[in-house]
Amino acid sequence: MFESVVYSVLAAALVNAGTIPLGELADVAKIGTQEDIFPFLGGAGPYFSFPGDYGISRDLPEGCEMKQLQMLARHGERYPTYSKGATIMKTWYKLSNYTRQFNGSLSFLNDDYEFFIRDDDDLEMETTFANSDNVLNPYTGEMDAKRHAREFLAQYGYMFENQTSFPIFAASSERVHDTAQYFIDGLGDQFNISLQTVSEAMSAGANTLSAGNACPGWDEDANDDILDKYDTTYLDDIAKRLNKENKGLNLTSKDANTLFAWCAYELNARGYSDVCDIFTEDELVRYSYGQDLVSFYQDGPGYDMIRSVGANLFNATLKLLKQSETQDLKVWLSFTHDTDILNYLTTIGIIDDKNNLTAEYVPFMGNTFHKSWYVPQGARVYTEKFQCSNDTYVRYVINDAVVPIETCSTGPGFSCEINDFYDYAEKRVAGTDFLKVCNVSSVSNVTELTFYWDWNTTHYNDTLLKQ
Ligand SMILES: Cc1ncc(C[n+]2csc(CCOP(=O)(O)OP(=O)(O)O)c2C)c(N)n1
Repeated sequence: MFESVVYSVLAAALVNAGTIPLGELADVAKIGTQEDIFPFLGGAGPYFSFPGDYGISRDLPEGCEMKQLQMLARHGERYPTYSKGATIMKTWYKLSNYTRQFNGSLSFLNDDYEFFIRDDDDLEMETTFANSDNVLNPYTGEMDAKRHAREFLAQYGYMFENQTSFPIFAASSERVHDTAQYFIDGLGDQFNISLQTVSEAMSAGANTLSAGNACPGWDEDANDDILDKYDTTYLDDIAKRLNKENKGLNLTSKDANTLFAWCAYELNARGYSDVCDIFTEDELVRYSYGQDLVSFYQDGPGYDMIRSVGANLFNATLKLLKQSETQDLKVWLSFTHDTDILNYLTTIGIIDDKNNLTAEYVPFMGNTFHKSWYVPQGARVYTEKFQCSNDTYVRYVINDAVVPIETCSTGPGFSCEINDFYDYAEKRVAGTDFLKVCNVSSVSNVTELTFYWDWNTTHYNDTLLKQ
């Protein structure tokens, strides 16, 4: 409704100014038609709600009172990183130097196509109303964060009745900080919010929202023996198909792989992408599972050190839960990166770790882990602690869906009774050692996460990083 009003207002303004070329009108019709493919883009494309929603009500169960709410969110829709941007530009260079007419699914390149990265300064950054390729793009990171803030108020606004001054925590990556600021703007000016920018430099050690950045012990290639087994002939097939349709075009399977990222980031920047229409549905399934595999074995349960990395933040959230009666603040809001959220969910145990993903084939029945379902751009994980009569419970909400802990969900609203939860959590963190497995002491002497407790005296205001 809001969007359609915005569309008509903007469209009317532009028509009056006489500035809409016909091609742009055609583009407008495409916006919003590609949402079915967001789940197949490995979390690089725009936000969508968790598709594995079991139908459990989001409402606070009858007769209960919310005692504490925590949120860990990812920044919103963004442009590619420097390294991904360079890769996409290589493929664009090949295409833009092709001198003949394009045929088949690349034909859109004949029609005054404008490359979606218009300014290198946009790399690593959120997409915004100001830097978006299309003024009608509904998928900017800025819009996502502002909409999220309004939805958050609709869902949990009652938590702020006696708390209008509070901090919000953001890792010091510029896009993460900017998302937190857009979220704050979206909450409105009835609040007095201090944005605490917590360093995600390696030197931050344990006092960070991004433990992955302080983890020299992490090895990207640790599970390459498994990952290398995944069949990527679908990428060769895409390259062959495009080269056959366009004589003299020498796209490689690496270019084919890059086109999926191009599709995702162009959606974030423009609101639609003709590149997304290059792929068959089956190719999207194969790409998507490839992304699940990488994520599972680099930042999820498939890599044994990850439970320790995620424990840095999970232990802090447990401490906050235990202090809910003595802490003045009832709402704890934090923003960080996708990998850090995956590490955290892995330690919680809400991603299946009994069933290691196979790279031999796509295990349709055995795969509950879809990277994009957990960490799309703008991902948000809430921890709810609520009291019903004399008992207290905890449950998790991931991207708008209640996702119960498999072995502890007999409480109201499929929550976990608090003492059972603390027992469960103790088992999850048993044997973990973030400082040791990450070899943190080689880069920092900070051994404790303290920002949730000392923000009011320390005033975190770290230098923003484009990383
Ligand atoms: C445990 C761990 N340590 C280190 C890394 C290295 N690493 C790769 S990306 C990244 C930060 C997240 O960046 P990006 O993938 O751009 O996520 P986004 O900002 O889009 O959420 C880190 C720390 C990692 N992935 N996991």
